[in-house]
Amino acid sequence: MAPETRLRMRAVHKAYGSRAVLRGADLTVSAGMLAGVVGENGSGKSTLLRIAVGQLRPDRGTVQRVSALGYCPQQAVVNDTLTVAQHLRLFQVAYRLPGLDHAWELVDLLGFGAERRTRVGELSGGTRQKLNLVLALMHDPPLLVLDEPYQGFDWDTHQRFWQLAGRLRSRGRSVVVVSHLLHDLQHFDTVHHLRDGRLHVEEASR
Ligand SMILES: Nc1ncnc2c1ncn2[C@@H]1O[C@H](COP(=O)(O)OP(=O)(O)OP(=O)(O)O)[C@@H](O)[C@H]1O
Repeated sequence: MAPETRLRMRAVHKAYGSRAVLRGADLTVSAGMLAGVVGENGSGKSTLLRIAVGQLRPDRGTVQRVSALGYCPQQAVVNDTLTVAQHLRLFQVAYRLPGLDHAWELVDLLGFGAERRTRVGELSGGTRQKLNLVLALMHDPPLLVLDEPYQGFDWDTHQRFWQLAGRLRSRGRSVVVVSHLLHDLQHFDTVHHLRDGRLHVEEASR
């Protein structure tokens, strides 16, 4: 893998029983690149991302990636009985971070600092999703794989998410985002349409 490449998927196949979802998908993401993955419901975007991060094994094909990554799954993997602050401390230990300054900056940027002592089970859906995103970003990994990370965000937060993604890109991070919104396409360097199990690349017109 070339030094600036952060993720390289080649000829990836995946079927669930007799349903072939991925049929030779290729995706390369380099440093400082913001890549969009789009496609119809059920076309296999989440499957592709789960294979990209190593959560799911492909039936065939190869996946190479840098070891440190942040993955924001579509459904937040959080514990309803713990507070926002307790989640950050838990992930601080998991990521072996010396401090939480960066994590709290992200919380402030996404505008939910007032909820730091709230149990996650009592958060709104959008705020829960904000926490999900912070947990993926707080260790500042070189590769970010985000599956519809802004579901339920209000418009201001949605805009702040894109500012944040732009900042990550300018600092050389690689960001892969699944999006359903036509409006978001303008933010991407490359847009990858998942159709019939393969990715079709378009250079974005920014
Ligand atoms: N664990 C599973 N077992 C069987 N079928 C599955 C499984 N996960 C996904 N599928 C099927 O594979 C197909 C692709 O699902 P996937 O979630 O990857 O699509 P998607 O493009 O992310 O969809 P959406 O836009 O609705 O989020 C769908 O038909 C889905 O029903």
